Amino acid sequence: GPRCPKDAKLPPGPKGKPLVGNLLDIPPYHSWLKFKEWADQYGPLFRLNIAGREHYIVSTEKIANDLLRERGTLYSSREQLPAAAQLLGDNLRPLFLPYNDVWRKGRRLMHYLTMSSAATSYQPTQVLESTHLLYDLIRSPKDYETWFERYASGLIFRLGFGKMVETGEEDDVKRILNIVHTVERVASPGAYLVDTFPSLMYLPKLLAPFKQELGKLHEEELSFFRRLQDDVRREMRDGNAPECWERTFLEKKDEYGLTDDEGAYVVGTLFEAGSGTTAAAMMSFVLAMVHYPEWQRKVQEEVDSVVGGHRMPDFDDMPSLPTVRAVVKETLRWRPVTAGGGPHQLVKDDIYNGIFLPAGTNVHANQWAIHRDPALYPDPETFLPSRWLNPKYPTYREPLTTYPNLQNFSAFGFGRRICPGQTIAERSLNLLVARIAWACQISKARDGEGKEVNVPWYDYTAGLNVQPKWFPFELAARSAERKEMVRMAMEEGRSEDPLRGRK
Ligand code: HEM
Repeated sequence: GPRCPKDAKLPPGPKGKPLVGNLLDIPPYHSWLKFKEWADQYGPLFRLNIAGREHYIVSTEKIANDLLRERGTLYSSREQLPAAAQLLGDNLRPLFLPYNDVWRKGRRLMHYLTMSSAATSYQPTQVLESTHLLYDLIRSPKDYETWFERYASGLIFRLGFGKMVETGEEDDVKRILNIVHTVERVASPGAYLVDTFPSLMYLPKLLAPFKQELGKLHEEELSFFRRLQDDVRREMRDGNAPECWERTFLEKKDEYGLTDDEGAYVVGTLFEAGSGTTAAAMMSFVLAMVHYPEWQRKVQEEVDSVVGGHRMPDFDDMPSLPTVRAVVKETLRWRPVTAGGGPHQLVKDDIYNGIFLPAGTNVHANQWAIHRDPALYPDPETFLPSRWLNPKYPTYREPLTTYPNLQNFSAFGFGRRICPGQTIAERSLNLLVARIAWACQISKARDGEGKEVNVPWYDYTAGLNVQPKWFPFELAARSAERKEMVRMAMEEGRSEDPLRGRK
């Protein structure tokens, strides 16, 4: 192990094997489940050594904040993994950048594009996309994955590039989602943890075909991002560029001190990080509604009593809809999208409560475990929005017009690397949940004999961001009248669409 100062000690952890350390004990996917078991055994800060590199796993919110937030100057870097950071990103992708100047400048731009006042100006776009989603969800519920993905990518395509996504099957959308999926696979906690042989990088290209493949993918992505940027540049020259992030970047480039490619990657990363995550959270929400019909009833009752049957819920209703917000927050607690957390790398030796953390340690705030800490979340396996609504629970907070909300919630990470998209994600999730509750009735699917079809509790995809694998359920409009209102709202939105007729 690393050399430890006399006044400190290394934390406990499962015993490793010579050279490989704990490498072979870590499952290649859903590693957070194993990490939770180890946390139960070794405590909330335990250590893994993976082929010589230090990984510390944090399993309480307090320790995560003490380190990643309170000591943010030390704990805000990312390890430069050969595949995920270098080959696939060529040191451009803000998500994987170390704590350096390019990251800092990109992060400033991201903040400008996503801060609360900006996010509020995106609300009409969210309303527009949400009616499109409702319409198709009612029309064809079994394609729910497509509709949630189209909502999320369609939203950011509009905001980022001033382009619209009609079907979700467009080449541009498919290309970018393909890249996202590869990045995710390569960077998934399992792959991340076993991406341990940087020496592969020094093999000649012929001996390492993977190097070529990832490099090619990066080139494809870069030329794609450049093309999206060029489109906006041309429109600006022609005087018909829509308001969008790419345009803001081009207008403020000098102020932010980013090159064109760095700027293209800032906008591109917002797209990549923002689409799959939002869609995944919505899929887990439906899963929760299938398993907890009483919560669907409660959220519908709240929406009906506040909004009534003659209009759809809107952003102005949110202060009066604490149950909606509690259901959203509880969904992210119960089934965190980034369940293993985004690893932060420590840049300098540190000591915390007598425990030594050497420079270079990767600190993983394991959301799966943090969200199951019984001191904070009694009865943690149960989907229980009451914990945000009832004073008898430790996470209750007043006033209910403001709380619960998602600001600085652990599901979005910690400290200086915390998700910059949380303002946008929060608005999307609140609006979609309120509107689905208003318009739709979700229930368990039934087989040919009328028996309820069983839906697994936790059958999730592998990767950095995870979503439930496709599951059956029934969904219908709550009334013919509401269905008709959804259709009319969609048509109205279409005819007033500011991007209508643009290519
Ligand atoms: C439910 C939806 C979402 C969840 C659960 C989520 C979660 C996360 C998490 C856990 C991180 C890592 C934080 C850390 O390292 O401590 C992250 C980073 C990030 N997220 Fe999100 N996110 C969501 C939506 C979005 C959206 C909508 C956007 C863009 C509009 C976005 C953009 C980003 C970016 C750019 C980063 C990298 C930040 C950095 O490394 O400095 N996310 N997100």
